[in-house]
Amino acid sequence: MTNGHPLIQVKNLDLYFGAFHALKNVSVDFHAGELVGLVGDNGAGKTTLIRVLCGMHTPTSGEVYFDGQRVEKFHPKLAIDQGIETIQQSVGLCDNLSIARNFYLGREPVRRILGIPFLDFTTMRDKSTRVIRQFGLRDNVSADDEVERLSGGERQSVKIGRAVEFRNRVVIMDEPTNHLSVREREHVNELAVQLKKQGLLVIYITHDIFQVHKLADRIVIMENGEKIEDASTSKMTAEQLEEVIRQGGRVVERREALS
Ligand SMILES: Nc1ncnc2c1ncn2[C@@H]1O[C@H](COP(=O)(O)OP(=O)(O)OP(=O)(O)O)[C@@H](O)[C@H]1O
Repeated sequence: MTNGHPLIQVKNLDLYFGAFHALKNVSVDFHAGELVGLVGDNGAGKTTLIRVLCGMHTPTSGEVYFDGQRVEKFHPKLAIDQGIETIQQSVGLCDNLSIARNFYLGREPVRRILGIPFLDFTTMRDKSTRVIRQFGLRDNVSADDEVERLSGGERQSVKIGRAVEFRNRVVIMDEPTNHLSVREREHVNELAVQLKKQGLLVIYITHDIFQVHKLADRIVIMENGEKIEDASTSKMTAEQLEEVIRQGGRVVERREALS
């Protein structure tokens, strides 16, 4: 599953928003081909950590490495440079554009006629049709249809298909199944596992420990800006992990004291 060398390494990360200590000495490794559940209560620091990885926040101290290379400068282009796609329920697609246009958003293929550049709609339509079928969109949905027509699960499928097609290496799924039906939730979760099997690193943020425990290789729990647990799902049950969340760092401290 993993090859030892982490794709992303976070070392002793601290981040302050003014006087507020949002990330406290967080260290965590993420490997290619791994599905990691990132869980914790509201305000635990999950999104803040992810935003550092995407270059949206600069840590106050600590280090981040991608493929062994230290990140020197945190900027919003970092996610693009490192092949990170973030899949969130409410962002990432433009409702009034077609599925094909959304698929290429910002990466549109161009062909030239007499030296003048035109968007290559044929390539956009053909390629996006192939990918959306592969990722389970209904047969009566066409790549020319506006995204507005899609259900929540289908929207997620477009984003997931896009992540695979553009050879992203990391997919961060931030509460990807919120507001989805049972069947759609299953479909999105199957896609998450499929991404991991294709060798991508999948970081899956959720409040639902029971749902993510079934999918993930490892669960990282955060509380008040600290990482309080980092355990393989083969070593800890969902119930045990839920207890860690309920009791906070106390249960981990007790276990460490006993070992
Ligand atoms: N830009 C910011 N400025 C100041 N405080 C912030 C900022 N972003 C986040 N915070 C604070 O940092 C803490 C961690 O927030 P974060 O969004 O990372 O939590 P979370 O674990 O993702 O929570 P949730 O599950 O509710 O999304 C919160 O107390 C939040 O109010």
